[in-house]
Amino acid sequence: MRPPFDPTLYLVTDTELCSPRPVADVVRAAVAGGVTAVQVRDKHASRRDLLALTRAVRDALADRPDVPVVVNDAVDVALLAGADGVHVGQDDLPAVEVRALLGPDRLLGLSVESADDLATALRLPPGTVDVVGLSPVWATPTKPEAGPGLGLEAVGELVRTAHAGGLLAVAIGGIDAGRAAAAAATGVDGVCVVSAVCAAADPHAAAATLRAAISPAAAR
Ligand SMILES: Cc1ncc(COP(=O)(O)OP(=O)(O)O)c(N)n1
Ligand SMILES: Cc1nc(C(=O)O)sc1CCOP(=O)(O)O
Ligand SMILES: [Mg+2]
Repeated sequence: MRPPFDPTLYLVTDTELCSPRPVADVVRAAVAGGVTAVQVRDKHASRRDLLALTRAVRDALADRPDVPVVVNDAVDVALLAGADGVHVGQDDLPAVEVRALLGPDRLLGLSVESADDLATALRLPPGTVDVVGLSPVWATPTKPEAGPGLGLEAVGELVRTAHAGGLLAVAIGGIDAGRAAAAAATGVDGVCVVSAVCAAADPHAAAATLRAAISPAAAR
């Protein structure tokens, strides 16, 4: 059985943006502020360092088993660290093969950058993918190569199609406190942020502000 997954406010980490603070400290503060899921992402780390980083994040959240820890790209690291899942993109290992390695009890996220990507994801065997990351909503300096944004209308369309196919959908790219409500209004199950939390002077406050923007009633 998959672990519970509430992606309402999904933090994707960036080691450089967190620096000089340890990523695990930023994650812990952000979770206390309202982050509901965490993805450990470090495009510059060796596999060995990514494993250590993932273990440090898991340890920091030992008292928060309700907050799943997902590893970006690296299924081997996810398994070794006992993480709750892995997120892969269109250029990473194929989702079906990642699912075969992960087994049935971990979460698998897949990036979707177009209607064609989503159509392909929906043709995968049921249970392969749990959540699609619709990306990018807006162009973002955090990942310039992600290119121009899909826009809110296109994201809304993709969300409806994903839901009709039984998949959760989250949105990523350019989401900050000022844009979080608009992104959430597309109907996504959650919004993902990198710089809005990792680069914030106060990650706890940043997460609380984002959470209030996404789900004002729940935050009160
Ligand atoms: C939730 C979520 N959605 C999309 C992405 C982007 O993944 P990918 O396309 O593999 O790009 P990298 O993150 O590996 O640079 C994501 N990480 N998380
Ligand atoms: C990790 C990632 N993936 C993207 C994609 O479009 O595939 S955009 C992105 C980074 C999002 O950072 P920020 O919240 O700082 O804009
Ligand atoms: Mg990737």
